Amino acid sequence: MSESVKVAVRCRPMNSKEQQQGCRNVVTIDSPSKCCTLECPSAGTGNGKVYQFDATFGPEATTESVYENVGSVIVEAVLDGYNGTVFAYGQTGCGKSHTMRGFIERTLDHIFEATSTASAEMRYLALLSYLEIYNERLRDLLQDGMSDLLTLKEDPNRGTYVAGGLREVTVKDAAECARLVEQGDRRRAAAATKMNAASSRSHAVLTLSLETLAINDDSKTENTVKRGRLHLVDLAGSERQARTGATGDRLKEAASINLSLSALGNVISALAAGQGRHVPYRDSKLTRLLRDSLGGNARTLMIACISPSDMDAEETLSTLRYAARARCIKNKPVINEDPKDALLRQYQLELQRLKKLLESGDQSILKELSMKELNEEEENDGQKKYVEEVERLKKECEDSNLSAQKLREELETLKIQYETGAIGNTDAKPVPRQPMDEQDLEREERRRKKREAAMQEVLKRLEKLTIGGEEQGNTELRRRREKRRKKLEALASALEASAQEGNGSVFQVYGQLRSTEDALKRMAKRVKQLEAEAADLQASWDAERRDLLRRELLTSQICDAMVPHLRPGCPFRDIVAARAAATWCDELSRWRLPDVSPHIPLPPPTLVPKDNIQYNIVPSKPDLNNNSNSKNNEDEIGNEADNEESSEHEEIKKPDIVDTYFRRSRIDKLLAHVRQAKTFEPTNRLSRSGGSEDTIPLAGNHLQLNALNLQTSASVIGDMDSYKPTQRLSTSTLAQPGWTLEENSLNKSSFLNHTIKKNPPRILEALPSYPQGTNGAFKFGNKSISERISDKLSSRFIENEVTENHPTLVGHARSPTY
Ligand SMILES: Nc1ncnc2c1ncn2[C@@H]1O[C@H](COP(=O)(O)OP(=O)(O)OP(=O)(O)O)[C@@H](O)[C@H]1O
Repeated sequence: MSESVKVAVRCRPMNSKEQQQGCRNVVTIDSPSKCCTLECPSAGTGNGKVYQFDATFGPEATTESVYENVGSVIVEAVLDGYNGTVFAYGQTGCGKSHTMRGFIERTLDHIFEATSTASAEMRYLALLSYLEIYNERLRDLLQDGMSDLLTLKEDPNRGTYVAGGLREVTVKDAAECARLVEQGDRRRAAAATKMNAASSRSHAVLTLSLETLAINDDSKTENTVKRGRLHLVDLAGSERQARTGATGDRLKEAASINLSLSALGNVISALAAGQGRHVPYRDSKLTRLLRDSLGGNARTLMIACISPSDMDAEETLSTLRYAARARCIKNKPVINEDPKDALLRQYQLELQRLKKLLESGDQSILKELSMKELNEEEENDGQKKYVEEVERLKKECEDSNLSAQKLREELETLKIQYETGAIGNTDAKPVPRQPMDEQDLEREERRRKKREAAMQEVLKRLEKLTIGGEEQGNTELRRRREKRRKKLEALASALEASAQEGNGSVFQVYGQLRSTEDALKRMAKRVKQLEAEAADLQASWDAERRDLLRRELLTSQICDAMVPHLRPGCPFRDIVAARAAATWCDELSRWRLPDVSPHIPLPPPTLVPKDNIQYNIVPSKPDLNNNSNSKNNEDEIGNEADNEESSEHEEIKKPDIVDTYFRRSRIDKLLAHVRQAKTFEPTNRLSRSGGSEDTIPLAGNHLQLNALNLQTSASVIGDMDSYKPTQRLSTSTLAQPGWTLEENSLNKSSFLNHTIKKNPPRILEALPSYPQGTNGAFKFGNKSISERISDKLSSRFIENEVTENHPTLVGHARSPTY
């Protein structure tokens, strides 16, 4: 029949340190209702968490009362042949060792009280072992130097046991046990930490194995041996490094302690969850050792030790949670009858055999035995003779100084004779057995006495090893034992009755509900955490999205503002169309914009007289993608320069650009602009803002300009009157605001190798800076600018005479005039 692990909670009193620090009591123990209430702010409930256990003990409870209420039942079960385990669990410094020391003392008293007051037929064999698990290694606390060999083994019959020579001492009374326990405690690892002056640094397991045999005079009924095994486990406490201040070895120990405790926690959780879940017993030595005690063949009591202080509330909560979970673990305790390796069984078998022989009236058995013994005696006689012969030979050898070789030969012959049966039987011929005469009866009597002595010897050995019935005459002890037994019986019957009423299942359901509630709360907490994380992510995505939208808006606004200023002829006057035509370039990680420069078809080139100036307006294609190849441009410039040199000698008739481009309406427009240009500031003529760069080869006979960049340098135009045919345009003259002059590294000496870069001005600003007259009107020579332009326009085109003699002069000096 299965039964749950029993769980009791014991809360220690506030220690002086906690009192000094003014700690608050957050634990309330209600022993009658077996409830423990913890006020824990982190538990999430304002009124505190209530846990119910099999028993609860407050700070005022003595170890005696704890033992009597919950411990003695387990010990009584061990006396009946069950396995039992009592283990103390909890945070460091909360009273585990304090409780277990008291338990060990009382357990030993209890056991030896029971054995000593037992009837004379009851024999008990008690064996004690004491070990610790220190840093995941087993150490024998009852002897030194064997620890490296100790290992844990599992056996289907024996369960988990320690192999490798763990010392098991046969004990007879409580005092002897106490002495051994004291020895073991001295060997046990303990050290001072900030939280406990004598903190256990290992898990200690005291095991008392008790074999029981009822010696029955009735030889027909088989006596059974029962073996109960009791583990009293003082676990090391879970600890936080920050609070214990553990460093070095203490820290290493703490890590090992916490690891094994967490393995124990996992085993408890897995067993509590049930449903065939894998139970990770093998994760630590502690869980392997406690395998039978948790979910196996044992009656188990867990004493959860807690501190009342608010400083320890978190650890207390964790201890209570594990304790509540442990209540759901189901064990299957059975009485261990006739274990194969029981020592008492061997003694019992020997006794039974001897008894059988003595008391049996069956002569055939006796005869058989007599013949066997006679043969044994004869064989012994032969052996004796052989040994005597060997000794004689050795002596002879020593006396007569026989050679070693001779001696060897003699010995060999003797050996062969002995093996073939020659010795001992040489002169004794096989004599047929005579019916028993007086001599035989004497011999038989001798043998019977011998057997009796052997049986007495076995009994003596048993007496020596086993215990039981020593205090039969001690009425006081017997009365105490009787009282305890009655109390326990009453308790057991009450428990049985309550179980029958269904209370047991109610508690069970309650325990399961508690653990489910705990699991749900943990999940709710996790969900809250995840929700907070999701909200954080959402907020950051929103911020990023808003920022992107704003930037997009800015781009749109800039583009919208720029659109009216796009050059005529641009195929993308609409920003949407430009966007659609743009392509993303992975290599450059940027957009490849469409060519937005205007595509104005040029008139076909025609031959013009050599001396005619050709202003061939080449629509520039600004490289908005930043993919321009400056080398190509330079090459182009170079080529053009070369071409120009070569074209100096060519006679080419080129079309009249003005005729082509400056139609009537456009001229009128320009004139209107010019008229408005009275307020025009010469210094601001050339805008530096925006636009692409145009390259103006200075030595060519044509000028490469944007369609709208029909402009010229004011100073150059202004100086036109004073221009001398032989004069070359100096670089300083060209270095006007808004224009930049770059030196071509290929041929610095040549003016041809200079390129002028300029920013495209707006059309009004692009007008040349004309000299002003006294009345503020623009003057060009002795005419006002409007007059001059009218003149020029009336002839549609004013030829610049200076170019006739100076074909190399290009650019500003050759700028078209209006
Ligand atoms: N119920 C109690 N009544 C009085 N004193 C107690 C009680 N429980 C514990 N103490 C005292 O508290 C101190 C710490 O107890 P103990 O050493 O048993 O703690 P522990 O849980 O075994 O700690 P560790 O895990 O570090 O070994 C000891 O001085 C002990 O006497």
